[in-house]
Amino acid sequence: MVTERRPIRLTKMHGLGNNYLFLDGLAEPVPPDDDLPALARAVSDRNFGIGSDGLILVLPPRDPGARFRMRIFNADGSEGEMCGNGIRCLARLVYDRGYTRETEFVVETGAGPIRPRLHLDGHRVTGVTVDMGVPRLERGMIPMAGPAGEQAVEVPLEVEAGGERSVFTVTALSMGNPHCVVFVDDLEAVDLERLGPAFEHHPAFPQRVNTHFTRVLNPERVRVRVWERGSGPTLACGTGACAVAVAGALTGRTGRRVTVELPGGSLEVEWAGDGHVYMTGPAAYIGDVVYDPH
Ligand SMILES: N[C@@H](CCC[C@H](N)C(=O)O)C(=O)O
Repeated sequence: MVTERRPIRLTKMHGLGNNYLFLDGLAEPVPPDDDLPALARAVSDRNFGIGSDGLILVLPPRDPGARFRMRIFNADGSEGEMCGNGIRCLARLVYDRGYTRETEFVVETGAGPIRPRLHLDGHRVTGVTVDMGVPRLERGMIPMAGPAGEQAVEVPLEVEAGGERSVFTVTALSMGNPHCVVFVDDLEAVDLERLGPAFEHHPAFPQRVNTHFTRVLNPERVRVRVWERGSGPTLACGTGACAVAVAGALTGRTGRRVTVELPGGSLEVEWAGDGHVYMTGPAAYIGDVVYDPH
């Protein structure tokens, strides 16, 4: 139930078609916390709202080391810890609005401090590289343990979908938010609408999960179809692309530098020697809108 009745000014942006409505909390009033899940559901609705994969709030930081704070709500109103495509858009938005002249700054997120770096052509932002931090092999998800208790990089997962049980080999890891990577030979054969929800709500993932069906094209290039927690099929997932790159490298299928092809376009991802994952991609405007359902 949205109790906030004032018109709300929003900016719609996308990273490779993964589209979000941004509420600029540095310039606009921010509705009370309790209203945010319902507001996200309402504005994200493609028929009765504006339509988006979710709502992102740009806020002043609480952490003195950060310049901005980001909160991301999925289309179903659930809050995610991080959004890779969203943070590139946020970085472009705060720069274009003159909130900073820095081209590199820290954004506080639910996944900790994240550092975007803008690429400029004059004053125009042409792309953003984000230090996405250090991946973790488990986080309240499947214990990634092998038969002798050693750290495993892949484990079997039995999934029931549409009355059918199948066993998938998966890598579950956290980029601050939870991901499950499934390597497949035939990406087109994946029934995303059936399998996506079955993975998302699998008991192995108490926080639910973002799932990435991935085909390795060669050690430097993979192709992915995404099912996002709380938003369903999307054209791209930035944190997911990072998870895929890490899973590819850990399982020896790829090198540490990969081009991740998604339905909406490609991201460049590197799992660097410092242990951090760096993601590079675009951030684009769609338009401004006033949400005013009266
Ligand atoms: N699309 C995003 C991820 C958004 C949050 C995700 N659905 C979750 O709940 O963890 C990205 O680009 O990373």
